[in-house]
Amino acid sequence: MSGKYLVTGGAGYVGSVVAQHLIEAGHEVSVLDNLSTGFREGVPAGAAFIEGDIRDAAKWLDSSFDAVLHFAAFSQVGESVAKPEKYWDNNVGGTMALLAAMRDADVRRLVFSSTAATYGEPVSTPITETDPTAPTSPYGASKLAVDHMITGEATAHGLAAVSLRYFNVAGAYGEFGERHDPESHLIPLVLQVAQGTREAISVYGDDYPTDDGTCVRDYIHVADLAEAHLLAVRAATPGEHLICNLGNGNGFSVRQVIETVRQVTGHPIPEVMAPRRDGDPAVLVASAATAREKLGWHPSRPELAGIVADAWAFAQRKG
Ligand SMILES: O=c1ccn([C@@H]2O[C@H](COP(=O)(O)OP(=O)(O)O[C@H]3O[C@H](CO)[C@H](O)[C@H](O)[C@H]3O)[C@@H](O)[C@H]2O)c(=O)[nH]1
Repeated sequence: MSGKYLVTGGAGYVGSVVAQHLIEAGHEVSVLDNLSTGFREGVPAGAAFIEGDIRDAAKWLDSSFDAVLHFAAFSQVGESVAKPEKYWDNNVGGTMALLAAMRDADVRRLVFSSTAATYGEPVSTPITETDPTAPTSPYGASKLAVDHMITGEATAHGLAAVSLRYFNVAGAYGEFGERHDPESHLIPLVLQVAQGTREAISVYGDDYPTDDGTCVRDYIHVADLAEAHLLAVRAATPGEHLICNLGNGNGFSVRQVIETVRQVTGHPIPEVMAPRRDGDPAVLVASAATAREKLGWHPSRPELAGIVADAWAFAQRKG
């Protein structure tokens, strides 16, 4: 059955890919984005576009919407340490306003873009949703605060809600890919080296307690992530707040990622050693057993080479 959905942050990387998937599945999509970090071209053709802030969501939200998929947020870990107020204001304050607008408009279904950063330094690997949450940055803390707000909203007011905790999202889908300004994520930065717009990739630390000394992450294809959102909209149950990790359960080190980019692009990719980056845990790998069991989610693009190849095709297209 087709539905009508508000996608906040649908001009950003993940939001645009999810909006595109919703449209392809026959749903009606409105994107709400203030373009503070997103791009107008990121809004899929076929979506209605509202240029505006989530704080003003009440202006556009009415009971004709079946659900909100909420991506709009600031997401730079380092920036959040330098400017925590910016993260509390937008990520938490903005979401409070959005939840109030949903209550007033009687829109009672929500899928929220949460993050592995809510866990902080893991106590064990792979990370499960019942593990302790001790974020090491205001970014992670702001997302965790929203998760708590949503739990309260479900319990008190019957919201049907799912939070999806992303591990390292990568890859591209059609014309939608990763594009941040400034870029801070590993795969797009390594691809810039392959394209010749960056001389070398800095490896942030090679003295971690991992096989090759560099940090290990769980990379997930953005299209697999998008599929989980469509399943989550359907699985959301009134009065319940389901939290699911999204990852492939396989860890790749920074050096393995660089090597994969060498193989995919045929470029030598020079590396330079750099100090550790503050707040980087050594290993972040997900258990996605809850997503498999409760959402029926089965990622179909788990291979790192395939994820990198799609990101590379996107990077080349945009030049
Ligand atoms: O130039 C670089 C960039 C990154 N890295 C390393 O590559 C790994 C991946 O870094 P990313 O910045 O690509 O991703 P993060 O794991 O830091 O970030 C992810 O997890 C964060 C929470 O931990 C946030 O959720 C963030 O939005 C999400 O992309 C890290 O070990 C990082 O130190 C480098 O060595 N060199």
